[in-house]
Amino acid sequence: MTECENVQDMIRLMASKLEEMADSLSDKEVKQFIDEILGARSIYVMGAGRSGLVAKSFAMRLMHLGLKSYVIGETITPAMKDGDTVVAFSGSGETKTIAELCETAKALNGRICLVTSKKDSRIGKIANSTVVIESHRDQVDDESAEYEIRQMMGDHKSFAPLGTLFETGSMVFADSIISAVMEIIECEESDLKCRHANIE
Ligand SMILES: O=C([C@H](O)CO)[C@H](O)[C@H](O)COP(=O)(O)O
Repeated sequence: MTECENVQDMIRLMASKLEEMADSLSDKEVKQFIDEILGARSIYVMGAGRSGLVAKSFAMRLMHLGLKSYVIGETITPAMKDGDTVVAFSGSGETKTIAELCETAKALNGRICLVTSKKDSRIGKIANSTVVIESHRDQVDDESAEYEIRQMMGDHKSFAPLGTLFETGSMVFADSIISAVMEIIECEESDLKCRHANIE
């Protein structure tokens, strides 16, 4: 197998995992998430590491949509007010810094929307709404439960290391939410373009 074929295989494998993720999304959770976004006065996003990068790119598109969005931890992020919305991206739902920030936001009466693979987690327990992004990576070595996944991975033990399935899945989820909101508020690509940074 050439290097290129190997990379093509990884991309196809990821595409199939994304399809599974799409099939497993809950209608109710997605509707709740969109309602929170559309009903929010201001949206504060957060996440650590690669999940934080997904959070930032989501905040950027929310701004392009004309919504008020901020990234928690950035120098110019203003004070959160009673009832403001927080969107946290955390595959594990347990990352200490993010869990503590969510607890602080909750104490300020913020609404916590969690995008995660673990609903029953420290952040999941205090979230007002949760969207579960299925990512089975943790169980890949569990013989009984994940036989099919291991079969599919075959020679590709290097496929999607660490939190990659969650991070790629939540990035695609977040972009799909943006598209869904564009349709609901009848917003076109040209509207987003007007708000895109013009000094870069
Ligand atoms: O950056 C990350 C790591 O490389 C896993 O791929 C994670 O996004 C970071 O550690 C945060 O973890 P979660 O809160 O569990 O998403």
